[in-house]
Amino acid sequence: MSMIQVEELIKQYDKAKTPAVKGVSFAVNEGEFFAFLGPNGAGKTTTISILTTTLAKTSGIVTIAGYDVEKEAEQVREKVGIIFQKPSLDLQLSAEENIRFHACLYGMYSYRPTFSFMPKEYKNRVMELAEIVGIGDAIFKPVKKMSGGMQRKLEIIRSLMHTPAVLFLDEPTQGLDAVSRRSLWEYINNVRKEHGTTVFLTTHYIDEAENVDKVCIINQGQVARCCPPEEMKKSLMRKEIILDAEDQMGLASELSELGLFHKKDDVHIIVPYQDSTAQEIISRLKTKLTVLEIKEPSLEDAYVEYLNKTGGTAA
Ligand SMILES: Nc1ncnc2c1ncn2[C@@H]1O[C@H](COP(=O)(O)OP(=O)(O)OP(=O)(O)O)[C@@H](O)[C@H]1O
Repeated sequence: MSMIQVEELIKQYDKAKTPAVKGVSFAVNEGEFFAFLGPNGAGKTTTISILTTTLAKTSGIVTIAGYDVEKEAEQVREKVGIIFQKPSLDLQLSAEENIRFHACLYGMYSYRPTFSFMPKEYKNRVMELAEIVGIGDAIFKPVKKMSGGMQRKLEIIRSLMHTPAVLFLDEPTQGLDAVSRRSLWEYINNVRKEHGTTVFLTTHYIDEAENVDKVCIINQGQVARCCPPEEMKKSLMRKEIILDAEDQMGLASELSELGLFHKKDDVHIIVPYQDSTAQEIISRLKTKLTVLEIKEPSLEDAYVEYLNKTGGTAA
C-alpha cells in the first residue's frame, strides 16, 4: 500500500505569478525511507506543508495512509509526526510543558498540571527521548532560555512522542552539532526498524539521503527525477580509478594498449569505468603503481551533476 500518494499536486500562492508546485506526482510505500531533495525555493516546504495538513492545495490528490489530507485531515494528523524547519514552540513554557501540551492535544494522555502527576509511561518516554537527543535535564528549562539547537532537539522529542506511522522531517538536523546529528539519525533508524515507520525527509545535507530507499528531486516546482539513489548515481556518474606511477608515460601507454580510456588531471591519471569492476582493471596492469584510489560517486555528486545538467541551481 502507498503510505503517501501525491497526484498532480498544484499550489499557487495568492498574488504569486507562477505556481510554487506545478503538478507534482509521487508515491511512498509503507515503511519506505524517502528523500525529497531540491535547491532553495524548489517547492519542498510547500509540498510538505500540504502533506501535513498545514497548507491548503490549489488542486490535485494527496492521501496519507489512504486518508485525504483535506477531507480527512484529523485522521491524517493522527498518523503523522512532523519536525518543522521553523520551530513552533511556545517560548514562555518549559520544554517539558511544550511536550505535555502537544501530547495531550493529540489525545495521547489526559492532561495533568505538573510533570510529576503525569502517568509513568509519559514520564519515562520524555526522559528516554531527552536522553537520546542529548537534552537531559534542560527539559525542565523555559524554552526562551534555550539555544536554537536545543529548541530543535525539543521539537524532535515532541514529534516522536506518539510513534507516528509517517514521520515528516523538514531539514531536521539544520542547526544541530555533529554529535547530535549522528545520535538523531541513529534514533530515527531505530524507530524505522522497530516500528516500520515511513520517513519523508527534506534536507540540504545530501549525505543524509545516501541510504534512503528512494530519492525524488524537485526543481522549480516539478519532479525532475524519482528513483533509488543507486540508480541515480549509476545513470549520471562514472566511477573513476585514480592512478600514478614513477613511469607515468609508461602507465599511460599501457592503458592505451589495453584500450582503456584515461585522462590526466593536474597530477594523476584518471580511468573512468562503468561496467567492469576496479579490480578487473587494476589486475590487467603491469606497471608498478605509486597511487591507487577508487572513486565511487556519492549521492551529492550525482545530485549536483543532475541539477547542473538540467539547468537547476544546487543549493
Ligand atoms: N507564503 C508564501 N507566499 C508566496 N510565495 C511563497 C510562500 N511560501 C513560499 N513561497 C514561494 O514558493 C516557492 C517554493 O518555496 P518553498 O519554501 O516551498 O521552497 P523550498 O524548496 O522549501 O526551499 P528551501 O530549501 O529554501 O526551504 C518559492 O518561490 C517561494 O518564494
